[in-house]
Amino acid sequence: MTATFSFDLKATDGKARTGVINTPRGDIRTPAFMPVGTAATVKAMMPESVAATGADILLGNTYHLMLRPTAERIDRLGGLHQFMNWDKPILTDSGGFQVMSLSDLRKLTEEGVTFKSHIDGSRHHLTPERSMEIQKLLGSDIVMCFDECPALPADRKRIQESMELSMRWAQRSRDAFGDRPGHALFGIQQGGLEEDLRGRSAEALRAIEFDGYAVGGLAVGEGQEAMFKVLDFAPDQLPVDKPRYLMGVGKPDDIVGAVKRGIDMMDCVLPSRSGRTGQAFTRRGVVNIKNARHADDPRPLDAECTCPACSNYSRAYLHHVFRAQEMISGMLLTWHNLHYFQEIMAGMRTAIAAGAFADWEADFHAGRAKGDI
Ligand SMILES: CCCSCc1cc(N)cc2c(=O)[nH]c(N)nc12
Repeated sequence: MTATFSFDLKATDGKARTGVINTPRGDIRTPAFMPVGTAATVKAMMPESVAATGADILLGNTYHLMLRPTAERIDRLGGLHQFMNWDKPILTDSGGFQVMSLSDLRKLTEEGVTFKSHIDGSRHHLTPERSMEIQKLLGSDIVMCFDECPALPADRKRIQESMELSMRWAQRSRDAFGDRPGHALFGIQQGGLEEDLRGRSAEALRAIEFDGYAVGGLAVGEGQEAMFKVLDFAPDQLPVDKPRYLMGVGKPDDIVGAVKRGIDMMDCVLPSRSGRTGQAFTRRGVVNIKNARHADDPRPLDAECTCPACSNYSRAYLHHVFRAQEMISGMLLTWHNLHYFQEIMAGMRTAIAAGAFADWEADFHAGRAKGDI
């Protein structure tokens, strides 16, 4: 444990990096995958189970928690860590992205965004200053700048204007965050798929100075090939000695490709959301447990996996409880998926430290079937 926030880069292999982010609430081994706990819960998981999968940090959402139960109520109850019984680090997103993707009747101005709650239609206003206040009330260990993320495809003018607005909001976020020892503020690079715009964004963020830097504006419909093209240059535009966080990514092969290109942290709802819809990610590919072929299969999802689902239950059982819409279905498949995602991260950390990332990556891709297995 440490009273301050710092990043210790331990080893590199090509562009891939492994290290440790030190925070007062614990260390985060990188590359790190961060489960998403949107409304103060990683859906279908107890916090102890999330920790058992190997997660060092999870995510919360300013947008959802400001609407329900409100940041002020969570603050009165001791903050988000106590509220949700998670004593390790928490990163919170700043809310702007979720406003644009979830709320109704939004109005975007220089000041911020005004919107109607998707829950009860009540009107709300988010600015960089209010987002910093909410994330402070939540007790977030890693705070994200308030930004605007344009949906792709978008024309270059829209992307440039949006990026420039986000950089002005980044300065306001920095000014409002103040000096909070042991807490970190991350800037978010924008600029769509444009290398020059992303370069300008990175320069603006460097000038403001942050504890970490996110690659934003991706995983918004561009596809893996376009995302990797951006990741071939964007991480290198960011400071080498600070954590690099790719927001909203992704499938296992997205994650491996991002780490290969210099990303240290990622988050995605995929493993938990897919767990609830019957999709299990394994080292040989995806298992859609609702498929009738699993109805009599006594084998585990993945014979090499040590998670509770693979250690104690057959595909036949998992098929049955999914079809029967039993709660244990989402619990077991979510646990399996988060466990598998953490195994991928642990494997990459070890491989990078040993200078063997290329061999690990080749083994990761070998034998992965396309489609359902
Ligand atoms: C809890 C969810 C965190 S990631 C959400 C997210 C996802 C993606 N894909 C992009 C962005 C972005 O550009 N900015 C912000 N603030 N958030 C983004």
